[in-house]
Amino acid sequence: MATENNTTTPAQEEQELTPSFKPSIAERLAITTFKQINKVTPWYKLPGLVGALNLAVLRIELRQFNLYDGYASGAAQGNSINEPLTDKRFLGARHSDGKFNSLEMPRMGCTGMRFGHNFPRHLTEKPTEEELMTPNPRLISNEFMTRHEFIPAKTLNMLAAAWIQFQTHDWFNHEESSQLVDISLPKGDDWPHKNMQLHRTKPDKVLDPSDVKTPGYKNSNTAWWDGSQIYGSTEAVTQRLRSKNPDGKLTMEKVGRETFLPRDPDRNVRTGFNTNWWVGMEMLHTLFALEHNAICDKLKEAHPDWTGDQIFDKARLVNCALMAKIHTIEWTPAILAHPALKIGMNANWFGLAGERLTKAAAKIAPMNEIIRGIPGSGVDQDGVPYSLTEEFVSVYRMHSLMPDEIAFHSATTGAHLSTIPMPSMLFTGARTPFEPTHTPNNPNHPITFADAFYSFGTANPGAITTNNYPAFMRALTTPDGQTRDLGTIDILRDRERGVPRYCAFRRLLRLSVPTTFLELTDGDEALAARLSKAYNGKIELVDALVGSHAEKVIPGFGFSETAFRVFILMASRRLKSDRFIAGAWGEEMYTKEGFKWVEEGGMKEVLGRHFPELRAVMGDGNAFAPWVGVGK
Ligand code: HEM
Repeated sequence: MATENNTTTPAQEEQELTPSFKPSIAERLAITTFKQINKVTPWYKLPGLVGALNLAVLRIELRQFNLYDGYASGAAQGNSINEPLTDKRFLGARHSDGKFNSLEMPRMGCTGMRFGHNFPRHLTEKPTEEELMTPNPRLISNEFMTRHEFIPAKTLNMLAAAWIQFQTHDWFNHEESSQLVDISLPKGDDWPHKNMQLHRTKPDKVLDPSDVKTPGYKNSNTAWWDGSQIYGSTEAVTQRLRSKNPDGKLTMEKVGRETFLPRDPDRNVRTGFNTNWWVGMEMLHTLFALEHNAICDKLKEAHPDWTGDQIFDKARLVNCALMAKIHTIEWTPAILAHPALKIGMNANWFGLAGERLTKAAAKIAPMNEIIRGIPGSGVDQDGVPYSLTEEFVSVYRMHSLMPDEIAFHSATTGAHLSTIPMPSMLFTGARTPFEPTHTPNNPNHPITFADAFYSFGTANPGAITTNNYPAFMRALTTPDGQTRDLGTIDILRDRERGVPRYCAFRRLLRLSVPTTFLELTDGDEALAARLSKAYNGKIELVDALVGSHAEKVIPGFGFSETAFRVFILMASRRLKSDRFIAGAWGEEMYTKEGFKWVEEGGMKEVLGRHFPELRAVMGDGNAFAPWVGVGK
């Protein structure tokens, strides 16, 4: 970490990046060419297609220099001799523990495997206690996270906010230690308790001497894009979620007019990942559990003799691929609304050949991901075992997306039904909007799922920027009894997990590094002065998240270019590392009906299938951009 106490200099940092593979001559030529071009014009100012190519070339360099395993030895990933695949079912099905996605490295991406890094392990060392507390994370939260007024992200709707949390719950979650850390409260702090004590992240046991300086942290979810938030991250959980159904379906229950996910007696929802639950998670988990069950119906119709396992396995594959497709070609271009990104993300899925020609392109250039898209282009780990990274978790700290309240409107008339503060819709309160008592203005119209989706489709989330965390998240009491300021947490977690601070983070991604606070804020003098004061004039100390919020965003972008660099690399890596996406992509793995389901599906198709009244109100645009609204 490039702190004052650290002996690594910025120049050394750059030199210490070790390439994990050697690009081809053509790739090296393209890298050199775009480097020259980018000295004059950045990728986002180039014409769309050239900009998309520029990004594809940037990605080669990122793959080369910015992938590092969380283990000192590759042995941690297992091998096919000690852990052979004995149950052949999992050749054609996702194993809920994440096992056997790679047959050669069966533990890769599994539940309980460590996070990796985008920077070398010796540059992501655990900080000293002094470094951890400098500057005081609560002070940083008070100064740069407090929302004084709601700043909306006008190009997005609330579905985009719920969607990304829903996806991160598929990808990652850290474990918590019983060890506490005391955060001293700045003078005059309005924290509702006498002191602030937070649990540390639980480190994995030391397997190698280097783990003492750079502890590994385990991912309690599978790192694959396998819908584990819905299906669970162990086989045992999956079995419980579908135990009642011989037909491959997930258990759901009908309450009045609506179908819900089942609840435990203590009102906790039964699903793959139910932490940090709120109405947005209730909606998306329900939607994609319904989608799973609809896929089961389709498969049962085509294969009446199949067992429940056979139907479940293929339905899960199809549902996961559909979610990956929605994320790649719908959610991403909504939050990064730039012509090069639209082309680039479509190309990740369909290749530069485009949707209509992707099949033909696959025949002509089967292994060329740029021409035919990543699905089916061949699995490649770029020389480093697949894992998600601490920096990847860091760039998804998007708590400012959350509003303070949600106004619910009728999906059929547009009439206002009720406005409910967010705290009433958290955890076991997530079903609150659907209870009849919550439409005081319209007692005869309880809010339906369709109304809730319509309301999310037409409302803006918060912008990912300075001073935009909702108040409820800055004193959030979770069902385990802890009260946390997620602003303080977001700063503390990055630091304790060795995520480099803003300047080092950018340097290690070969981005320009500001030398003054004014440069960092692109001329915003007031913000620069506040940053300088909080960080005691030391720009190298600015936290990655705070700097990312403060930098000027690329036109159309919903988050910073700093975060985007990690994103370019990791978004495609999730696809490229996966045997069921980059490898066996086609009717043979997914079935004829299942593959067609993915090819023809998208967010609007899913919404319209389960809530037909939405078809008339979603409009023609991106499902994650604000919908026009009834009668407008
Ligand atoms: C009402 C909505 C939400 C609630 C109640 C919530 C709550 C929490 C809590 C309690 C944590 C754990 C903090 C800790 O480390 O001690 C957390 C972590 C996190 N949240 Fe949220 N959150 C919400 C929305 C979101 C959204 C919209 C995003 C956007 C992607 C997000 C991204 C994250 C990330 C990346 C982490 C770190 C996970 C890890 O450490 O593995 N959250 N959240």
